[in-house]
Amino acid sequence: MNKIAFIGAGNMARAIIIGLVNSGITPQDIIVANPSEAKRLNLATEFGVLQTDDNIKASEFADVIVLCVKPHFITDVCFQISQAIDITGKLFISVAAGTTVEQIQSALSKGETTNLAPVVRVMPNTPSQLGLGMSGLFASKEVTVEQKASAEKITNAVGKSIWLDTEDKINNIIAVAGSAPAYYFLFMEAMEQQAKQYGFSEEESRMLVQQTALGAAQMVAHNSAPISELRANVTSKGGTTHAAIERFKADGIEEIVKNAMNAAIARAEEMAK
Ligand SMILES: NC(=O)C1=CN([C@@H]2O[C@H](COP(=O)(O)OP(=O)(O)OC[C@H]3O[C@@H](n4cnc5c(N)ncnc54)[C@H](O)[C@@H]3O)[C@@H](O)[C@H]2O)C=CC1
Ligand SMILES: O=C(O)[C@@H]1CCC=N1
Repeated sequence: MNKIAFIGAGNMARAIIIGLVNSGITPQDIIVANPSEAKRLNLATEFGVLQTDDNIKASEFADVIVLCVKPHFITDVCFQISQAIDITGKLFISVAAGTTVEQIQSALSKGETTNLAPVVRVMPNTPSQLGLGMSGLFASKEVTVEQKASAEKITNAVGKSIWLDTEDKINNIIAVAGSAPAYYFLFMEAMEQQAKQYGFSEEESRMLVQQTALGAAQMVAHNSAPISELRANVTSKGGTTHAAIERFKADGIEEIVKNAMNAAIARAEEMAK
């Protein structure tokens, strides 16, 4: 197995690390680097991974370096690493939204235009912490077959993944999967709030919403039928569901979803400028 360094120990790194360790990957093959002590120490204590405050030390240790800092720090971190150590043979994986392969390679290149570093962009999501992640991957042309397999091994250990043939599709993955857990959370929050309005307790409201969402998602996962057919099975003609669905449609649910997903893409494009 590769030795893996996570640069940045925030929400996304934590989700992937939990998923990796739970999938059986040796914790001592993983190192996390983060400036603030609490996050990296928590991961080390809970999961037995190695930790440091030094990005260089972590990068020296690993052959796969997963960049898990906020997009505006990515190029600084790459520059810092490439200035300090020989990065030949190391694979860089970036999970950042809105930071391109070209920007990452340029920060890693020390001004050279040949021998560019192999970079895989991965767009994961936080359900990775349960092994239920969904990731899209795009590899720069410098990435070897073995390195592609290493990247895929990480994403497959924490869920499902698909390879993308062009980098712009990473932004589509953001809209459909990376940002999308938050859309479902928002929908559940709205339902939970309304359940409370009906007089259910906080605990009951949470259970009603959570169990129904889980049941619906499991039905989709365990059925090959189109999702629209599952919906039709709940929707008696002239019944209560029909009334609710017609209200959603009249209020523009399809347009709302499309506009929100396109807003995520537009923001990713803007961040890349
Ligand atoms: N949170 C999510 O659902 C997803 C996030 N991403 C991407 O993951 C990346 C990280 O996002 P989050 O984990 O949500 O952010 P976060 O803020 O939770 O984590 C970032 C971590 O980086 C650390 N950090 C800051 N500067 C550093 C440096 N110079 N060296 C090392 N560590 C440093 C911070 O202390 C923090 O712990 C972003 O680029 C984001 O686009 C991608 C998919 C989903
Ligand atoms: O909100 C963001 O920018 C990151 C990327 C996808 C999910 N979270």
